[in-house]
Amino acid sequence: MTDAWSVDQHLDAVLASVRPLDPIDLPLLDAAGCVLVEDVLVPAPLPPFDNSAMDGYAVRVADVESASEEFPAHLTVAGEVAAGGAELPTVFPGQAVRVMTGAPLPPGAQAVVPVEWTDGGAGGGPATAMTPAREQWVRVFRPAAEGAHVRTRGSDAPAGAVALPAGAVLGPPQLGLLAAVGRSTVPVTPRPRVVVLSTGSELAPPGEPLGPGQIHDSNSYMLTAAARQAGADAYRTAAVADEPETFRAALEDQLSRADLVVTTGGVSVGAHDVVKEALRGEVDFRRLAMQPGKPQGFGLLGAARTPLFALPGNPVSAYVSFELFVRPALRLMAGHAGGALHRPRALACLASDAPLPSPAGKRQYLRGSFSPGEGTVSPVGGSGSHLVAALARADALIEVPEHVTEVAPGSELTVVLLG
Ligand SMILES: Nc1nc2c(c(=O)[nH]1)N[C@H]1C(S)=C(S)[C@@H](COP(=O)(O)OP(=O)(O)OC[C@H]3O[C@@H](n4cnc5c(N)ncnc54)[C@H](O)[C@@H]3O)O[C@H]1N2
Ligand code: MOO
Repeated sequence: MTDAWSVDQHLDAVLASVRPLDPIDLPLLDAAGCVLVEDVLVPAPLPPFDNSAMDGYAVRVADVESASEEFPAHLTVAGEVAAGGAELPTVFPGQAVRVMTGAPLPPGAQAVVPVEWTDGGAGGGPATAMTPAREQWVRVFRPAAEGAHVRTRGSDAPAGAVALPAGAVLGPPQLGLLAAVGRSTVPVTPRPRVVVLSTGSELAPPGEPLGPGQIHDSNSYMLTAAARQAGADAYRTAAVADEPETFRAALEDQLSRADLVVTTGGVSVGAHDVVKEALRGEVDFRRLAMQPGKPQGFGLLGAARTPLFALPGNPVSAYVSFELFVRPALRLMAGHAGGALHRPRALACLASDAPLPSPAGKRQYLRGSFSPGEGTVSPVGGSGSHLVAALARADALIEVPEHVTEVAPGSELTVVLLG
């Protein structure tokens, strides 16, 4: 039997075998979460024209320079501009023009006084809102400096500036910016399409009663959700029985619609290890120096060289394998790079009453509950790779290095933070 691969060797081999998907143009909302493949420039100044930041009056600075509540400036109201207004009355000396937030600044105006700094034309003290009908005159109680409450053309982004650089991840603010500069579609790396296929003659779908020896298929739900959380368009298929022909047919059926395939089960040394049997020669099956997640298969299938991960069937093994190997591969295919491929990590001190044993020569990933405030992590459940209930209570994986055989309470360890 060949030597076991380290976690890092396997991850490196996986990441060296996959590449970002070919870019496509997507409508903005379909591109949410995707990675931009080229710089997007600002085609015209943003905002495109000088406009008012307040509901109030566009004025000339000299007309209000000595205004106070005791000695207000009296201005004639020469017109109104609402947001979207195209006809702009000029503000001549001694005049004011009603302007609403977002309205283009009329010619002649140098500043905007908010309505609260005026009587709103009502003849009393400071107003609280603009009147619906246009008043003849307005009294202004305060001076305004040149440019006050005016958002100048190009003050957010000048024409020709890089709105977003290649590599930017398109979250809500980035999509908002693309829309603001007039883009309706954007070139991105698409979300990988993932098919998740569980194997096991013992598997029954959730919602159906269990027969003798049966268990519900949980892996395909867990991993499809994990793939979606990683940013993929992921679909699960019905679990297939431990028959190589059935498995092969189900796989062929799915391959054309997948950029990446994940299978679970059938990769160990049993008499019915269907995935191993059906894909021998096409997929590398290897043992990793890791617990859980020892048996792993990875290969590039068919003419399209579609990456296939054959993960172990034990639910915790499958999930840990997904987080450590499949997620980074999916993120790379989706155009992410560097640290964005991986889950965030932190250092934490082990909070536990007793020392934790760990297998010699294997990197162990225990399930844990991380307390960022205290900087501690507590083990959740034991090391058994069937402990799916404990997995559901965990929010971190506790990484115990290969050379460590016992972790004393208080020891500092790396934790992988799960989302
Ligand atoms: N003699 C040996 N036996 C085993 C070894 C070994 O080295 N020598 N390795 C063990 C380890 S470690 C793992 S992990 C498992 C991997 O087994 P398989 O990938 O072949 O998976 P199965 O045998 O099909 O299933 C294992 C376990 O998980 C349950 N399972 C499978 N699929 C699902 C699913 N979709 N949902 C929920 N649970 C599932 C299945 O019922 C089994 O209990 O092999 C060990 N054995
Ligand atoms: O390593 Mo298996 O992957 O623990 O249960």
